[in-house]
Amino acid sequence: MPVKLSVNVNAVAMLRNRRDLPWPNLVDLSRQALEAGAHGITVHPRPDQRHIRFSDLAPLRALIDDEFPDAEFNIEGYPTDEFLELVIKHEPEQVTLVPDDPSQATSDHGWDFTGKGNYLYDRVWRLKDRGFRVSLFCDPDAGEDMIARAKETGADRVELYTGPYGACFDDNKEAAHQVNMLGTTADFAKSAGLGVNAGHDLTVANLPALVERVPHLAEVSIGHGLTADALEHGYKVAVKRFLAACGH
Ligand SMILES: CC(=O)[C@@H](O)[C@H](O)COP(=O)(O)O
Ligand SMILES: NCC(=O)COP(=O)(O)O
Repeated sequence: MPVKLSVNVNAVAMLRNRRDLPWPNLVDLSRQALEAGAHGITVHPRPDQRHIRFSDLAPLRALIDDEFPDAEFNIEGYPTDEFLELVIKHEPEQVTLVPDDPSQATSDHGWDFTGKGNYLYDRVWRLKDRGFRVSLFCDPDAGEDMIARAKETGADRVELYTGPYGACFDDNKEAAHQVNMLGTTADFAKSAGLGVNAGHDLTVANLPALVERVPHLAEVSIGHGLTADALEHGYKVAVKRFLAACGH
């Protein structure tokens, strides 16, 4: 089955937040993404609400429930008690736990599944008990042992951090090395019984090689590159271009 595309609307929210005005409109653009064939919407609300505001979650949940019942809502973030409360209130199909410090500009590493194993076990089960699928952000070079620890938390999937792969857009040799590393980690995850998602700085140009190397990839979540593409081509066309790059 081709990899699913969840459109991350954080970058749209960031643009909106430059003014005290309601545009670009998050719900309207999310609707366009889903109409164009995206399989879900991703948000990553951070404690300072610099991109997604907590008040954005209810209208996005309602959009999916009312107009796109087959689509999925994916909420990403660091699992503080406040974050878990927010998630439980908006009942996403998937929660992606990310080890972000609030001061980080963006996500730049995966979990230490060894050092944080007990912490994650507690968080994962608090979410799974509510019926949400749980995915854990994972370094691209996590070894077999680290993946085994990820599995022990009870999580359903890992999301491979593809930032370093995205960063070698002008270096084919390094890109080939990175995609192989991601592939090896994805293979460990598959063998351990974990589903595999991927995200961060994925583009129309770098998706095909990743999808070819990881044929069991379940979902990619994409925001920054897709939003940039949409400025050139329009939102719906951009979503279709990314779907095509995923093999649809
Ligand atoms: C979890 C993750 O990979 C990030 O890519 C993040 O969700 C992107 O959000 P920002 O663009 O707001 O940093
Ligand atoms: N989980 C990764 C994500 O949602 C999007 O990251 P990016 O495409 O904005 O880098």
